[in-house]
Amino acid sequence: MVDLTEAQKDVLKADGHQLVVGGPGSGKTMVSILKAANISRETLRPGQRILFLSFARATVSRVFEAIDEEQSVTKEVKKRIEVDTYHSFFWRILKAHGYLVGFPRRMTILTPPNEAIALSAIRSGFKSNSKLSDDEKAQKAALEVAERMRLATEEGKVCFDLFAERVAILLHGSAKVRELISTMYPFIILDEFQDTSAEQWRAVEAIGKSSTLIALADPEQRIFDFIGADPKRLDHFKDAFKPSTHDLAGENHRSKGTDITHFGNDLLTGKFRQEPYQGIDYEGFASNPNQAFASLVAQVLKARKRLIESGHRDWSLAILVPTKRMTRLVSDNLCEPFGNVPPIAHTAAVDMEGPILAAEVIAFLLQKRDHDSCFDEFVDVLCSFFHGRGGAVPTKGDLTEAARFRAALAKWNDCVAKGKPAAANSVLQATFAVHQAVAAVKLSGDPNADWLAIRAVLEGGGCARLAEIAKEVRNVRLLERGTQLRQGLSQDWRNFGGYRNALGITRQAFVQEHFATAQKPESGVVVMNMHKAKGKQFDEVIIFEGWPKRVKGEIVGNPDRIVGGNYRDGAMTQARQNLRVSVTRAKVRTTIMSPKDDVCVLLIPEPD
Ligand SMILES: Nc1ncnc2c1ncn2[C@@H]1O[C@H](COP(=O)(O)OP(=O)(O)OP(=O)(O)O)[C@@H](O)[C@H]1O
Repeated sequence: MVDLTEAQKDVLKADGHQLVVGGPGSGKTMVSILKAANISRETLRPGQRILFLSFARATVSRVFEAIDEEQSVTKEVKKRIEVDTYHSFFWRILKAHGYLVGFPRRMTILTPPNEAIALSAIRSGFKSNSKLSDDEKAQKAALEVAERMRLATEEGKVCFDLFAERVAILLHGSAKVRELISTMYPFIILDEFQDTSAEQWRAVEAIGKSSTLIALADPEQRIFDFIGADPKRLDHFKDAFKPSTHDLAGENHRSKGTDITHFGNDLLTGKFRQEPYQGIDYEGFASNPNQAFASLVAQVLKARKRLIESGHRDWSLAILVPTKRMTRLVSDNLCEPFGNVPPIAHTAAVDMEGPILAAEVIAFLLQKRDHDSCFDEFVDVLCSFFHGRGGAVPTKGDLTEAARFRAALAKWNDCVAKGKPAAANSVLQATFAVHQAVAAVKLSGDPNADWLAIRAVLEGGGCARLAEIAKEVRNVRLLERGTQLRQGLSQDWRNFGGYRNALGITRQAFVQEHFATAQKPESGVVVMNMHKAKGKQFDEVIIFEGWPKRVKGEIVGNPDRIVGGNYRDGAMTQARQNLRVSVTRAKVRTTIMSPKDDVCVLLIPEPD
C-alpha cells in the first residue's frame, strides 16, 4: 500500500459530490480507485456498482491497469468497479430508453466510416471547409444535423455524435430513467472532467440529481476546446453540486526523482530555468525528411535499448506527434527505416475510417464471388471507401474519384447492354481485371489465409486504387488468433461452406472492437498523435514534430508542428497545455525532437 498524501486521505474521508483537482501524475486516478473500493466495501448494496466514466478505450485500459496495481483492492471489490467510456455507457441508455426521444426500438450504430458515407452526398455539394463562408458552414452543418437525425429516427441508424445530446435530453426529461441508473450506479467517477463537452456535461448533470458524482480534473490539461471543452466546466460543476474540492496540487508520483513535471509546468509560462531538467532531453534534427527520420530512428533505437536493458517486461515507449499525417509517416518509416536498419516493431494509432472501409472491401470480395451484378456492387463498395475514408473531412480528390468511378460504371454498363466491349481507356479496365483475378482465387476456409490471398491480389494487380486499399487494410489487426472477426468468419465457413456473411461479420467486429474495454494498455513502441496520449503513462516518451518547407531559404510551409505554422501568437494556451500533457506522460524520460533551424516556439523562453 502506498503512503497517501494528506490531500488524498481527505478525498477518502469526504462524503457527497467531490471535485478532485491536481497536476499530471498527482494521483487523481489512483485515489479515485481507492475511494471506489471504500464505497464498494462500506456503502453499496448488493447488485450496485460504481461507474468510472472515461473518454477513450485506451484510457479505460490504463484505469484497469491502475486497479490491478492496487493490491489493497480485493477481487470482489474490483468486480464492483465498472469502467466504461461515455460512448458505450450512453449507447446502453439509448438502446434501452431511446424511444423516449423519438428513436425506433430497433437501433444500430452508424460507425464513423459509414456515417461519413451517409453524409458524403451533402458534403460533396460544398467546397472544402477552408473555402466556405460562415453562412455556408452553418448551412452545411444544419444539413448534416438534419440528416443524422433522419437516419436515427427513420432508419434507426444512430451515429456517435448524437449519443450525448440525446441522452442529455432523455435524462433531463425522465426522472424514472435517472432513478433506474442511479439505483444501479449510486456513485459515478468522471475522469478528465475538464474536457467534457457541453452535451456530456448536461447528461452527467442530470444523473447527478440522484447519483453522487466524483469529478477528476486538471484545468491545465484541457486540450479539447475544439470539440466542446470549456474553461468554465469546473465552475458549472461547482455551481450545480457544491462539491467538496480537493487539490492534490503539484504532487508528482508518476516521474518521481525527475524534473519532468517541473518542466511541464514551466512550459505553461515559457519561463525556463538555467540548470538542466532531469529526465528531459532535447534533440535537434536537420529539416529534411531523410535526416529527420534518421534522427528519430536513432533516438527510438537508443530508447528501446535502454528500456530492454532495464529488465522491465512490459516496457513502453511512446512516439507522440502533432498530426495524424505524421502518425502515418512515422509508422511507415519505422516499418522501413533507412539503410539496413531492420523494421522496428510498433503499433500506430492511425485513424480507422480508411482501414475499416478497406477491410469491408476485402470482406465483400470474400462474400460476393461471381453473381450477376457482382462487379457493379464491387464498384459501389470501392466508391464507399472513397466517400468515407476521410471521415468528417473527406478530401475533394476522394469525392471526385468516387464520382468518376460511378460515371465510368454507367458508361461501362451501357456498352455491356449494347453488346459492345467497354472502352479500352475506361478507368475501370484495371479494376475489372483485378476483380476477375480475385474471383478466381480458390478460398480455403482459413479466414486468415483467404484474407491475405485476396489482399495479395489487390496489392499486386494493376489497379492503383485497389493497391491503396490493400495497403490501408494492413492497419487492421483484427484477424489475430481468437479475435471475433476471425472466429465469425470461421463459423460462417463452417455453416455455409463459404463466407456468406463476411461483410456483416466484419462490420459487427468493428463495432464490438469500438466498445471492447478489456484491451491491454499499450506496451512496446507505440506511435500516436499528442491528443491521444491524454490520461496515459509510458516509461519513455519521444515527442517528434514536423519541419518547415523552404524555397530559396524562405519558409513556404510549416505543417505538422506542435504550434500550427510554428509562430508565436498570443498566449498559445491550448498548444502549451497539449505539449505539457505529452511531456508529462513519461515516467523516466521525455525526449523532445524539433528541427534545428526552426525550433518549436514553445521551447524558446518568453522574455521577462
Ligand atoms: N501517494 C502515492 N504514492 C505513490 N505513488 C502514487 C501515489 N499516488 C499515485 N501514485 C502513482 O503515481 C502514478 C500517477 O498517478 P495517477 O495516474 O493517479 O495520476 P493522475 O493525477 O491521474 O495523472 P494524469 O492527470 O497525468 O493522468 C500512478 O502510477 C500511481 O499509482
